[in-house]
Amino acid sequence: MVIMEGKGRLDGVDLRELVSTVPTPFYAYSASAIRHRVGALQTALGGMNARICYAVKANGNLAVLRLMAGLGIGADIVSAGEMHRALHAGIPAGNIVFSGVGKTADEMAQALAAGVWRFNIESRDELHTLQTVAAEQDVVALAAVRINPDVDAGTHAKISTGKAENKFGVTMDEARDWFSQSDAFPNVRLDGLHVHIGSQILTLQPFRLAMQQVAAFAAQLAASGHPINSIDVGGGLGVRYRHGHDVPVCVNEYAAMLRATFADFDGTIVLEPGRYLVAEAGVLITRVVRIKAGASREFLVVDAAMNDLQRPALYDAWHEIIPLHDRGGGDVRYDVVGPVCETGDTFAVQRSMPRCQAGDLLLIANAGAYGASMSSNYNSRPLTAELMLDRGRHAVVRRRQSFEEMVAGESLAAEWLTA
Ligand SMILES: Cc1ncc(COP(=O)(O)O)c(C=O)c1O
Ligand SMILES: N[C@@H](CCCC[NH3+])C(=O)O
Repeated sequence: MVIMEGKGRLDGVDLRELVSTVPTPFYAYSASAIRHRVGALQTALGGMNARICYAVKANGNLAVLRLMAGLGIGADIVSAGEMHRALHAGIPAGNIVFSGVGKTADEMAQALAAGVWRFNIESRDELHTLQTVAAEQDVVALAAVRINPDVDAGTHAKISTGKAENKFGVTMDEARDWFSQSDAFPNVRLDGLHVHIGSQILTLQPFRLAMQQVAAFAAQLAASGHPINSIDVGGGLGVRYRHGHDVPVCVNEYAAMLRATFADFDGTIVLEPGRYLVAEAGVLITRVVRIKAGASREFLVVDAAMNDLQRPALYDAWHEIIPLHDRGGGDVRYDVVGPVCETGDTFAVQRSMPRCQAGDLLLIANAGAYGASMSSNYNSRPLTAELMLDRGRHAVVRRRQSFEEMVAGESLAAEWLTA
């Protein structure tokens, strides 16, 4: 990644120096790396009528969102909570799209009142609910239908979203019905299509297959009197987690594919990238607590755990692990594990890496997307700190949660619970 300047430095900051003031584990994000990715995508899309709405779920840290806002990037949200974050960070409501199968009437009402740009609708029931909520506020909601193109994105089953058996989107037949019945929804202007077939996609072909279906469908709808003003092509661009293994799609080729596929479409193309913009900009810094010689393995027990970074436990995801101390000597094989009481709390199995000792710092790479945003208090571990680094400067943009904050909002039910 562009911003790793030798071992232990990220965006001009020596990560080893940070640990004197910030307790491990912590996340650090490179602002330069995020800018670089945003710039690459904007350049690739040059000349197109396109809007980038960053998928907040990838990393909803306020400083990350603030950076996006400053770069003119909008937000793709899936909850009222994400909307709150995006607005708080300065992303204008008019640049926010609301996706997700489970939007509640209350969330829709909040989003409409805030003035979000568009809703991506995934079921007939949701369409009815949006109609009701918009009528109550006496407004017309702009909406796109999320199409499920039944395309295999070739990614992990748990993050594949465009197959018929997945919960997302509707068939084109169903969508056609909605458009033909649009008079029944006077407070919803159905003028968009949406498609998102999955995440960490490493080949262009599934994207192309999905987009071609949607482009053809948009043309059919327009010909039958239902003009389409926006096509939201979702996110999904994969990144290189493992050198020599993952070969990401080139962003220029992706943009060229969009340009070619939508050559006859004169509305707005919306993109919802998450991982592509932030994954490689983030690292998780952790310290070796001890080395444990097991019966058949050597375990590197670190102070980060699956509650901080779930991806390896959830998807068997590979993250590069780089010791920040050079102790010389050859490589050894470790299972890198956290302190949580589950065998799945494992960051790497039989990973060949330089010999470490207790107290050493490790960098877990490419942790900027779906890292902190998926963390939890499991095993009553406080949420980690998050730092933003930028050309030699750093700021703690979320401090580590205190124990008091962790139990805030819980009650001992002392008045009525008796022993
Ligand atoms: C609707 C929608 N848009 C965008 C994204 C962002 O995906 P990615 O981080 O793979 O770009 C997701 C997550 O997969 C999603 O569900
Ligand atoms: N959480 C997943 C990505 C999910 C994408 C959201 N639709 C990951 O860490 O890879």
